[in-house]
Parts: sequence; C-alpha cells; structure tokens
Amino acid sequence: MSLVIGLTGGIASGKSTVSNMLKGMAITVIDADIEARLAVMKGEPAYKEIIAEFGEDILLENGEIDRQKLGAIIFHQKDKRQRLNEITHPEVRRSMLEQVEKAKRDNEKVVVLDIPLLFESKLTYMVEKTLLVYVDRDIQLQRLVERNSLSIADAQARISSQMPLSEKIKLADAVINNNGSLEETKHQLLKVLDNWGIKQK
Ligand SMILES: CC(C)(COP(=O)(O)OP(=O)(O)OC[C@H]1O[C@@H](n2cnc3c(N)ncnc32)[C@H](O)[C@@H]1O)[C@@H](O)C(=O)NCCC(=O)NCCS
Ligand SMILES: Nc1ncnc2c1ncn2[C@@H]1O[C@H](COP(=O)(O)OP(=O)(O)OP(=O)(O)O)[C@@H](O)[C@H]1O
Repeated sequence: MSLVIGLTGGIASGKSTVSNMLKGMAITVIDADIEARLAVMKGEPAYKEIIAEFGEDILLENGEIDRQKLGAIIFHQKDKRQRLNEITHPEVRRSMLEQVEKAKRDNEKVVVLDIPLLFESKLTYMVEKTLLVYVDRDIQLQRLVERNSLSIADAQARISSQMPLSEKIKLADAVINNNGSLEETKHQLLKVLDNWGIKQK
C-alpha cells in the first residue's frame, strides 16, 4: 500500500525547499515543473503546438523555447496562459501518473507529487492527501523577486496568476507555514508526516 501525497503551494512559497527535505528522507518526489520542462523540449508534440500557438518569436537561437519570453506572455495574459496549460498539462499528468504506478510497483510506501497548480487544475483526484506550503504574500513577493531577479510588477503578475494561498489553505489537509526559518519548516514537516503515520527511513 502506498500513500500518494500532493505537495502544493504558490510560486516561490517553498515547495522545492520542502521537497528537498522529503528527498533527504529517501521519499520519492515527482515534480510537475520538471515534467512540464521535459514535455516542451525541442521536437516533443507540445513543443510543436506551442510554436503553432505562440509563433517562432518565442524560440532561442538553438531552437529551444525561451522560457523567459514565454513566461512574460503567459503570466500577463489569462487566455494565453490557458492555451499553454491546455497544451502542456495532459502530458504532465500522463507522465506523473506513469511514475506513480512505477513507484507503487516498486512497493514505495510514500510518493509525493509536487504540483504547483494542484487545486487550480483540479488534480486532487491524483492524490490521497494534500500538503500546502504557505507563506504570507509579502514574504512570497520578496523571495520571488530575489530568486528570479524580477521587478515587483512582474513578480506580482506571477503570484496573481495562481489561486491565492489564503484560499488554498482552506482546501489542504495539512499546512506548513514557511514564513520562518528552515528548521521551523522541517519541524512542521516531520510533525505532518508523523500525524499521517509515515515512518522515516
Ligand atoms: C511559463 C514557463 C515557460 C515559465 O518557465 P520558468 O522556467 O520561468 O518557470 P518554471 O517552469 O520553473 O515555473 C516556476 C513556477 O511558475 C508557476 N507557474 C508555471 N506555469 C504556470 C501556469 N501556467 N500558471 C500559473 N503558474 C504557473 C509555478 O508556481 C511554477 O512552480 C513554464 O512555467 C511553463 O511552461 N508553464 C506551463 C506548464 C505549467 O503549468 N507548469 C506548472 C506545473 S504543471
Ligand atoms: N524558510 C525559508 N527562509 C528563507 N528563504 C527561504 C525559505 N524557504 C524558501 N526560501 C527561499 O525562497 C525561494 C523560494 O523557495 P522554493 O524555490 O523552495 O519555492 P517553490 O515553491 O519551489 O517555488 P517555484 O514553485 O516558484 O519553483 C528560494 O530562493 C528559497 O531558497
């Protein structure tokens, strides 16, 4: 029997930070952002659809997608964002489910799916428990600006393209507050795992 956990949050709320802690406990984490990256590599079906939709202007010289350029479009235009989601999400879902099946065949007791848009895209059917990494909006904005070297306006556009964390908090089975130190975050994570009966190796 495996427990499939959906790890979610907002952009720059700390999902990768928590998922790294889980990996450190030898728990398998499947990352939707990585699957989305693989799905749009040169030559993949989604790559071709993206060019048909957004034009060759969004390509780098080597023919790969210029993620900064595509991001600048889709984080500011809802209709374009929906189109990109329609193109990429089916492949991301397919590949994640395939990996969950493999983890189950391998008798893994816990599998974590790191999915930023778990609630927005109504993907909770893929998981048994949901774990939200929460931060206050001002801290989220500050960490996003620093990590991605974005202007405040661009960072705000990215945050606003997702369901507010204040809404997600109502939907999650458990919440980790990541406003504080990494130790405080780790402590909360261990408590959640313990409550869910997960023993660490
Ligand atoms: C827009 C793209 C090119 C920007 O690439 P970039 O390398 O700058 O960012 P990265 O992929 O690392 O994503 C960073 C974060 O942005 C947020 N984000 C990404 N895509 C979306 C989206 N469509 N809607 C809302 N938030 C999003 C997530 O919180 C994600 O963790 C890229 O994110 C993308 O192809 N997005 C579409 C696929 C998708 O929805 N991915 C999210 C998980 S399924
Ligand atoms: N508790 C913390 N204290 C200080 N900085 C933190 C903390 N947690 C995360 N950070 C920093 O905040 C930024 C965002 O964290 P992280 O990359 O884990 O978020 P994320 O939710 O995975 O983001 P995204 O979905 O956008 O990739 C990173 O630069 C990270 O180092």
